[in-house]
Amino acid sequence: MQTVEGAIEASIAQSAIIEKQGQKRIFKIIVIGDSNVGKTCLTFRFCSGKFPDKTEATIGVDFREKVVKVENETLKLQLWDTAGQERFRKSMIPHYYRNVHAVVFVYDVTKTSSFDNLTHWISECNQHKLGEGIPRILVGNKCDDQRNAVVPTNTAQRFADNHNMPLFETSAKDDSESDHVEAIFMTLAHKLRSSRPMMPPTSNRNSLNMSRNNSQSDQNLRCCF
Ligand SMILES: Nc1nc2c(ncn2[C@@H]2O[C@H](COP(=O)(O)OP(=O)(O)OP(=O)(O)O)[C@@H](O)[C@H]2O)c(=O)[nH]1
Ligand SMILES: [Mg+2]
Repeated sequence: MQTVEGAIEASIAQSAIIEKQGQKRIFKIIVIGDSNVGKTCLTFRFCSGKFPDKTEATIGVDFREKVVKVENETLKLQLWDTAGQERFRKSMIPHYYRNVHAVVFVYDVTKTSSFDNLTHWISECNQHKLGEGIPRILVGNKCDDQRNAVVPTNTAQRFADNHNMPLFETSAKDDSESDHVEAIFMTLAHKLRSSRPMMPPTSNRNSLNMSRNNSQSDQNLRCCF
């Protein structure tokens, strides 16, 4: 397995080429929330257009990338699919929040505790002093499971309003919601396009160990530690 350091160096080198050629700006988007809310499935749906056949708890972080076009500009969205389980994320937390350009908070509409815990996720985010202008959005996932839905939309909307975030309720699983998942991330891409330039300084990018995970697609990178 290639070391994380080797992979990040390759990634930095590649980014430098991109920067030199002036082809694309790169945006780092972190996806956070309780374990099992569907962060991996949502990012997989957006990047691959499918619901994954099976998922396991994320360890550390999985990287997914998608190149999108926004008003004639080609952007690269680098999604950091973080681990919800404390034991799988603890040592990674500083890496998650370094040079972040946008944050996606996810809860499960069928699990009240995942909604209640949003205050914890927001406070962790605030502790890392992200800039004021960093876009944040709230996503309620698993809307296909209406029978078990327990978080009312109006409660979630009030919470989102209080935290100055737009709320989206969707489903990573339901194929008919695929366009909606795409639209959610594209909304973010539009916001990011009009914000600051997006090349993380290399000095902050060299302490992570990454290796390419060939098991899913070559758009995916996994971080080991
Ligand atoms: N019904 C339904 N199930 C979903 C949906 N999205 C994910 N799931 C299921 O929820 C479980 C957890 O999904 P993951 O995407 O692995 O959850 P996660 O948030 O990445 O979890 P961690 O990696 O542990 O933080 C899996 O069994 C998925 O099949 C959805 O939209 N609807
Ligand atoms: Mg996951």
